[in-house]
Amino acid sequence: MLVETQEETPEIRERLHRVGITNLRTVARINWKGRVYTFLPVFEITIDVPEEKKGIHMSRLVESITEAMSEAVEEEVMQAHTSLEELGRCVIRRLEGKHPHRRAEVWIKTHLIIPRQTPASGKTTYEPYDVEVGVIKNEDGSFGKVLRVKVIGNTACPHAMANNDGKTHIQRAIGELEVRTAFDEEIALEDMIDVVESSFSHPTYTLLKTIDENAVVQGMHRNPKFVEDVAREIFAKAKERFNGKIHVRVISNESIHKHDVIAETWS
Ligand SMILES: Nc1nc2c(ncn2[C@@H]2O[C@H](COP(=O)(O)OP(=O)(O)OP(=O)(O)O)[C@@H](O)[C@H]2O)c(=O)[nH]1
Ligand SMILES: [Fe+2]
Repeated sequence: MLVETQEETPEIRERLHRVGITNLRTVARINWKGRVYTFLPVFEITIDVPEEKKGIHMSRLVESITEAMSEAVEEEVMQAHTSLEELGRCVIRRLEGKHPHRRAEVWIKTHLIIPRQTPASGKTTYEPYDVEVGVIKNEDGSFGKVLRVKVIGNTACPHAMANNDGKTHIQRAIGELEVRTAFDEEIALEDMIDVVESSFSHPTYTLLKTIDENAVVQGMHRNPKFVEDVAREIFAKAKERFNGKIHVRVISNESIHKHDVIAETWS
């Protein structure tokens, strides 16, 4: 007979808001607008623990993920989930039948690989973007979601350019955009990525032929930006396009310093 230690009363009776599994790597298939993508996401799944319970039954959280995955991995059940957030809610729905809780969260971190065209030669290039989707079940049973994208672009410094006959320092910059919104609000991660990528001095590319590299170098010099300019542009575009609480953070890996510069804002 197994001892259910988790059901005992703990010495210190404190409610815990988030207890569960993190850094769980798995596979998921998403049928996004009719195209099936296979992801290798990292999951975090948590529930709250009441003050009178020593612990939670961790394996049940893992079972909720593995059972939701099996819906979309075995070939015969091709009902792949239609979005990462819908997959997250499906995991929580499964958990509801397995483990009592009042509040639950599922966070899915993965990469989106989006085909793009190089700027001059027009060749196809596959660009990686970090994305994260959080699905939150509130105590009243309502669902919210958090969408996050991280994009690598670049900045050409306008200040150095103005003071050095057009010469300047140029660096990679990372733009992060987060939108916190109602679960049913339709927001595509690709659209969030486009908002960030279009706000740099120029996008970056995996594949660049010489004529493409020339186009990027000329484009950057035509479009010098402070880290503040990039953050403001992302924020203005995101407020315009997405309904929710917006958070923007841009880090520029300055090529003239051993440190970075940052600009951040939120609604
Ligand atoms: N709450 C808690 N569980 C832990 C901790 N460390 C390990 N465990 C987990 O304890 C789990 C086994 O307990 P349960 O999940 O309840 O497994 P079980 O009792 O066989 O399954 P159920 O019948 O569904 O309860 C293992 O999966 C471990 O990961 C911890 O610090 N806290
Ligand atoms: Fe158990």
